[in-house]
Amino acid sequence: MARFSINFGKSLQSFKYAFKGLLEVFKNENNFRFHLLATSITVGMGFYFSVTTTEWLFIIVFIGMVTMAEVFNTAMEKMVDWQSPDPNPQAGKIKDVAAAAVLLASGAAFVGGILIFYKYFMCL
Ligand SMILES: Nc1ncnc2c1ncn2[C@@H]1O[C@H](COP(=O)(O)OP(=O)(O)OP(=O)(O)O)[C@@H](O)[C@H]1O
Repeated sequence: MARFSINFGKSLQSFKYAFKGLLEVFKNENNFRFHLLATSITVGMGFYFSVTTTEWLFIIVFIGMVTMAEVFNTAMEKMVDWQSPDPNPQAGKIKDVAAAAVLLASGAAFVGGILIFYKYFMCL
């Protein structure tokens, strides 16, 4: 019979690698830092206007969606730069498509943010 177990030490090690990756993106990706700035402003506005729990949930999902897309985009860029350091049309297309994912996530978050904060700004 198969025996299953959880190796917590290994899981902790994986967390360390993931945070290393996050630090790498933060240090080297201007766009990621821009998204963090936008995140800080949005969270600040959330507290300032005391948005509802449902609105916080949406804000958290939007932030997760955009930062995750940005991190995947960075991973894709690094993979392309590694595999195709010289200009190549296919490499360019891969980067453009990965960047489109960030655009879509950011666009949805932007529109969602307007829908959430619009009424609060109208009451100022
Ligand atoms: N190896 C390549 N071959 C062909 N076109 C490329 C290649 N690398 C980049 N490009 C083109 O240049 C664009 C910008 O690439 P780059 O890697 O500078 O992205 P970026 O978003 O500016 O990255 P960074 O976040 O590192 O500033 C790509 O979207 C692609 O159109």
